[in-house]
Amino acid sequence: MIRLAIQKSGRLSDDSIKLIRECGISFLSASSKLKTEATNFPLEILFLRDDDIPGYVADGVADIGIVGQNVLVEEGLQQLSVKNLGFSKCRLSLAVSKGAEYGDITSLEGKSIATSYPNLLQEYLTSKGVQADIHTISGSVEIAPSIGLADAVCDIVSSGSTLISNGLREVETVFKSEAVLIANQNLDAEKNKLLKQLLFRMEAVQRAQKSKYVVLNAPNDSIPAIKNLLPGIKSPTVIPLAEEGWSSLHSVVNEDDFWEIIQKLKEAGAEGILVVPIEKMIG
Ligand SMILES: Nc1ncnc2c1ncn2[C@@H]1O[C@H](COP(=O)(O)OP(=O)(O)OP(=O)(O)O)[C@@H](O)[C@H]1O
Ligand SMILES: O=P(O)(O)OC[C@H]1O[C@H](OP(=O)(O)OP(=O)(O)O)[C@H](O)[C@@H]1O
Ligand SMILES: [Mg+2]
Repeated sequence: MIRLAIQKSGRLSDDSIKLIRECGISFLSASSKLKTEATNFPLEILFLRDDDIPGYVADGVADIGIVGQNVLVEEGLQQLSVKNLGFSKCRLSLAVSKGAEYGDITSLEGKSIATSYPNLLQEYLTSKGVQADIHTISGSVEIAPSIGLADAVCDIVSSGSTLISNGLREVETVFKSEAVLIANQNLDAEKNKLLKQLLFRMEAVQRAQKSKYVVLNAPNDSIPAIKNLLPGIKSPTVIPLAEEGWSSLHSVVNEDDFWEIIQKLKEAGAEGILVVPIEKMIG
């Protein structure tokens, strides 16, 4: 049995649960239950405050966990990181009051800055040669300038709407973050095997999310041009249609190149293009 720690309730919770389920792992989750066992994989899930997850994994209370890089690096435990998961993307930024004068980072020399991330902030200020007075608070950081607690804040930003609602202006990016899978560094052979199985499934899920299955019809003389546009996993599948001189081509395209490829396919003579999501993709 391998023990996984995820956030109980917050910005990491839904996507962490979704990823585990997409790996084909089933479990019951009730909001009041802080520990559950999967029904079809030797996995126990602990639901915790995100700040506690790196420490629990480092100590071996949990074997693996899902946490934001911001929390992991703040706690000095980046060596536990195993895999970037691509969700809960955000940044740790410095912000000042909307009307405050700000030229560059040296404007914060001697000022007070409220944050929940004193280590990341100190490291950034040191790298810029700036000295400031760091006030560590555990939440509602964005309120600090308006109540006279600090001149600036250093907090998590995603859309930026929390900063705007609190009359603040983002001025520097201190750290970029996303969710990561972390693991204890002394897992026994059995747990290591389970971790490898989980990683294999996560990679299949991630690969599938980045790809689309494309089915199209084309006249046979367009096939060479279309083949060049659709490299697929090996090469596209070509199936003759009932209509003489026409074929159906099946392939996989990368999400990033998707619209550009679809445009070129049409220009090359493709018709009736179907684009289908892929659930799992094993290399
Ligand atoms: N607005 C956001 N958009 C995307 N990701 C975010 C956002 N805010 C935070 N995150 C990421 O999600 C993590 C958890 O954020 P959340 O706000 O739920 O934490 P919290 O309030 O400290 O939760 P907990 O109660 O578990 O301590 C953060 O450490 C960060 O990595
Ligand atoms: O740039 P935005 O999209 O507005 O997101 C940023 C906000 O999101 C997080 O808080 P959250 O809403 O998770 O609440 P919390 O303070 O209770 O953690 C973070 O602490 C910011 O306050
Ligand atoms: Mg927290």
